[in-house]
Amino acid sequence: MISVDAYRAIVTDLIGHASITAVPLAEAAGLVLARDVPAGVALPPFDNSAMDGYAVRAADVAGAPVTLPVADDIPAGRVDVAPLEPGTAHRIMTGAPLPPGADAVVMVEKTDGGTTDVRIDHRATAGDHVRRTGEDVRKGTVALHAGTVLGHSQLGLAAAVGLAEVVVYRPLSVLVVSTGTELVTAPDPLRYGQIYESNSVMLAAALRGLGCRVQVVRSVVDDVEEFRKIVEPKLAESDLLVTSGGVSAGAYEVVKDALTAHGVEFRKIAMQPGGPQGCGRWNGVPVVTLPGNPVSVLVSFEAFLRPALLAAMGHTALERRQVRARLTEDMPSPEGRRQYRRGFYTQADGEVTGIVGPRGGPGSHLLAAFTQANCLIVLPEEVTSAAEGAEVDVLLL
Ligand SMILES: Nc1nc2c(c(=O)[nH]1)N[C@H]1C(S)=C(S)[C@@H](COP(=O)(O)OP(=O)(O)OC[C@H]3O[C@@H](n4cnc5c(N)ncnc54)[C@H](O)[C@@H]3O)O[C@H]1N2
Ligand code: MOO
Repeated sequence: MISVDAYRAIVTDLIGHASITAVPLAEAAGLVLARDVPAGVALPPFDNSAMDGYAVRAADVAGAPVTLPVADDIPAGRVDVAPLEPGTAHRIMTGAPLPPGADAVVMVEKTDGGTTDVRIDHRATAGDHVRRTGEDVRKGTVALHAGTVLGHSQLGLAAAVGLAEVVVYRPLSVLVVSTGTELVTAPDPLRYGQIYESNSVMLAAALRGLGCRVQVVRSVVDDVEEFRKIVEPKLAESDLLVTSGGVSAGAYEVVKDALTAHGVEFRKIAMQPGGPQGCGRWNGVPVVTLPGNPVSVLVSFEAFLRPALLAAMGHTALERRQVRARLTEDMPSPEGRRQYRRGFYTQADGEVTGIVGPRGGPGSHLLAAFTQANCLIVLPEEVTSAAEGAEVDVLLL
């Protein structure tokens, strides 16, 4: 058996690093910037009005109430803005360029709203309701740094400084294959001895959540020739193959039987669930073979695939947030294995340490309990039982 940490390093090394590529902003959500984004324009690009109202010289309204002739009308988008002559006002809309000569904007609510003459009821101070060039981003500075994860605000900023594309770590293309002759996909009816396939649905969603592109083969029967015939041709277009099922000690371990002689090594990891694992290269393509039990799939994803894929796609935050919490009940744990139990963590207002209790038993078929969990409780290899009230490590999902 090898440790969770050693195997995680093996998988991380195997998956390696994605190349970099330019993608349109619409395809970049969740990806990581590989190059700085320079601000080719200032934000705002020009002095402009923050309000619908009147552009004035503050000095002209110092004796408010005053009435000024309205010399021009400036909607947003107007580019031929005439200078403001002293003693006049321009009607101006939010986002429209401040005319040269004006130094303040008076909101329309503080006037009579006139279009030929306007009565201004309140005095203004220079700078009122004026948004200055570059006060958000100065031209020529770095708007977004390499390594930034592109969420919606970051993509908005990239668009605002005039980019159509960003250079990112390429999203990895992952081929997900579920194996098992017992697997059926809805809406086919379920006969005795069969189960509905669920692993590929979970894996695809989890991988897409990291930014991967995913291709899925929902079920391959436990037949080595059939497995190779279906999966091998799809390898060429994949950066990674992830399988589920067929890796343990039985007589029909299709993944193990198909790939043992083709560069994939199968071993036991000192963890529960997720003990039986395999990884290596098939035709040069990285392969990670997960055990078939649904909870084993999810825990393996957390322990190995998630950090390795995040690292490959340029992320530096690879870990789930880890906190300490007190157990609400006694929990046994297998000797020599790191156990991951599904749990529910809460932290009362003002408390430093939260509490955590298990959701469901340790069985790796108990998927429903996972859906009610918000964390994994981690019981280290040397622990065989943790008592109620003991502090344990918790990974927040
Ligand atoms: N003699 C031993 N038997 C088993 C061992 C062992 O060490 N010695 N390990 C057990 C552990 S732990 C696990 S985990 C499983 C892993 O087995 P496999 O990877 O070969 O997985 P399968 O046998 O194909 O499936 C296990 C279980 O999961 C169900 N399954 C499989 N694929 C799916 C899917 N896509 N969607 C939903 N459910 C799926 C399958 O029907 C089985 O019930 O081996 C233990 N046995
Ligand atoms: O190690 Mo297997 O993954 O429970 O249940």
